[in-house]
Amino acid sequence: MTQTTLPPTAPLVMGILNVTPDSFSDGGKYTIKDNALRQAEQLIKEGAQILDIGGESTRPNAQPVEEQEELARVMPIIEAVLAEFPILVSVDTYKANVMRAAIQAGVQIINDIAALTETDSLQAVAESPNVTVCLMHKQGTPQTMQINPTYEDVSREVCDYLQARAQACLDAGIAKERIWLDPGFGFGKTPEHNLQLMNRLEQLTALNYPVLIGVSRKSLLGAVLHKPVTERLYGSLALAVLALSKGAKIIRTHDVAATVDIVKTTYAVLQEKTGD
Ligand SMILES: Nc1nc2[nH]c(S[C@@H](C(=O)O)c3ccccc3)nc2c(=O)[nH]1
Repeated sequence: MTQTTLPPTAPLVMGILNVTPDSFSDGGKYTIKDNALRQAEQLIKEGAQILDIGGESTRPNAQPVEEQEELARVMPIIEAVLAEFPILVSVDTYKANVMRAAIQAGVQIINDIAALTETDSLQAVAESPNVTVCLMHKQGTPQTMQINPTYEDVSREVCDYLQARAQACLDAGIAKERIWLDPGFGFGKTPEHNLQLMNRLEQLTALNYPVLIGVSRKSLLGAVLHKPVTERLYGSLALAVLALSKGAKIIRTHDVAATVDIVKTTYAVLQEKTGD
């Protein structure tokens, strides 16, 4: 099993593979699994270094999915992708037993929007000798988080929360090299909170863990650009460049090919080398 410690070089691009009924509704032409594998192949061809596979939408007001249903959605795809492609796989879940099954199948990364606060999830990751975990900040749940998000100082509070969650992992025997942090753009934040989090991202990268950011096509861009989800690529890339310039190391995105190019370009400038 490969240890997913970050190379001391270029940031990574994490392609999003949502395996939810509404994400592959092509009128039933192909099965969800066929469509998901076709999408996985496309994201890999575009240059993704990680595929983030999720079976439950965590958008605001998304409905929770039962554990067995989530397993039925994600496990066949996780197993097929790991068997077929030489790529790192993360599972986007907050459920301990989904984590255990995914780790058993060979995923290298757990992407947990709940930062291992749900029942038994910290133990599920601590049981593994080398799986990496991304700890994300959210305020409330997808059903409640956008009702009235409130902070004294959102950047300080997000950093303090993530530092405490990282410490809980260290105390459970999870090595520092296995821990990534993520401010959770759009998870219980107003547009202004998101802008402040981005503008002060150095506060989070200063904690000296790899920082993952997920801003792709999010409502922050809707608030700034007044454009629909399908027209937020340029805004998503602008935020990714900003995050990279502030030290972010993993970019979670729907638009892999474009993001690969801005990662390469931004990194070349930061390193003052073309990268050849
Ligand atoms: N680590 C990590 N995992 C994630 N999963 C998602 S779901 C996302 C969507 O793309 O639907 C979404 C869109 C809009 C609001 C909430 C969630 N966002 C992240 C993130 O920002 N960080």
